[in-house]
Amino acid sequence: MTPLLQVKGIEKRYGTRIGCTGVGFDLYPGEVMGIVGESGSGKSTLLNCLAGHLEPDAGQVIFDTRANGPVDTLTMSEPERRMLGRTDWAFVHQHARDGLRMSVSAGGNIGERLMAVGDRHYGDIRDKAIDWLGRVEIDGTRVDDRPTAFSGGMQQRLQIARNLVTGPRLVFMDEPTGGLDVSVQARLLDLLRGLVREMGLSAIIVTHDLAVVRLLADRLMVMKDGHVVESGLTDQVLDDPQHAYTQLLVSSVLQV
Ligand SMILES: Nc1ncnc2c1ncn2[C@@H]1O[C@H](COP(=O)(O)OP(=O)(O)OP(=O)(O)O)[C@@H](O)[C@H]1O
Repeated sequence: MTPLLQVKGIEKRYGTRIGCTGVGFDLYPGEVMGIVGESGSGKSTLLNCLAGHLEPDAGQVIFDTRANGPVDTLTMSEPERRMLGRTDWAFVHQHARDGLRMSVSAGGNIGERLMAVGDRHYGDIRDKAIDWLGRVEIDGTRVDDRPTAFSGGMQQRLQIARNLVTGPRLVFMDEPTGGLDVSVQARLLDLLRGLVREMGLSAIIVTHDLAVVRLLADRLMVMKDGHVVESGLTDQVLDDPQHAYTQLLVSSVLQV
């Protein structure tokens, strides 16, 4: 099977400081990869390099495109990459407001993604938006409300609906449950797990919360000082960590 994503030798420096270096892995269709590590370990830098938000200094991010098979996304033209970002890729930000248009209704937020991929029929778009609100447990009667009228958890669920409505094949998530109350986090995690399974999504999830990867990720990479220090199947890494840093992380000695 061709990997959906092949990441090779990614390196990003900020001046002399290492953001991340020497990162490589394959992600297969339907697989969820978790990236964990303490603050400053390079998780966000790596995710942003993979998603095309940051230009790495070295490496390749090869995506198995529908039209042309595996293509290095870093050498794609800007319009090609933008199209990928609207169709097969999605990005769920930690703060919903970074991924939503706060002045546009909930339905508009979802509909906008549909229109970007060519949907034109107002009735269909509205129906799909209401359907997706339901799938993320937001009452359809709220379709005309703006996200500003939603709670933090609802905003995050709306952001997820907006991202998934176009049926992406790869979803990048940056601390998707960060900054929410613990009870809200648990519900969101459950919802995410259901959607990932149901849609057979491939995802790369950055988090400092081991409970999130335990529940969502098939595989795990542990980062420290910009390097991947350990990787493997999630249960294996968490139940039998080999690297001293992972052992600390798992025993919660580290404040992550
Ligand atoms: N814009 C920037 N300019 C300079 N250095 C940066 C910048 N962004 C990140 N860094 C540095 O790169 C390293 C990795 O940071 P990064 O934000 O990727 O870590 P992280 O694991 O995502 O942390 P957090 O969990 O706190 O978001 C750190 O040493 C950080 O100080």
